[in-house]
Amino acid sequence: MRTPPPLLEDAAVDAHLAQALPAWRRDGRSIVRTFRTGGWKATMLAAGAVAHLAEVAWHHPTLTLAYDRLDIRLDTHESGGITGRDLALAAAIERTVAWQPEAPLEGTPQAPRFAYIRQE
Ligand SMILES: C[C@H](O)[C@H](O)[C@H]1CNC2=NC(N)=NC(=O)C2=N1
Repeated sequence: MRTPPPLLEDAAVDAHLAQALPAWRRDGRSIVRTFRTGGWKATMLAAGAVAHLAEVAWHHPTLTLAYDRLDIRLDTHESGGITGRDLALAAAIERTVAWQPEAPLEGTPQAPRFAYIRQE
């Protein structure tokens, strides 16, 4: 039986999120992040990207999908709270879903009909 990763203190989690993951917040024994999206198709695409990272990481969030948002909740089941695994996967999710392309990539057109991930 593998040793569950150690729980992080709330203050340490809050400090890390403030410094490295400002769009995330601690909600009790989880960390949470909402991505606003331009519609159901956008939500599903973003959820797919998160699902891929979770399976590769072997660390799985709770996802809530809605027509205009994707809610992500992370905690480490084996430890009963927030561990370094949650922070690490949150960082990978942020790098992927919030990623903004640079030239020569043009990025999603601004026209409303193409609305995908709304950058807060
Ligand atoms: C059964 C157990 O959940 C699994 O072995 C792995 C995979 N994914 C997981 N995901 C999360 N969030 N926490 C875990 O402890 C975990 N453990």
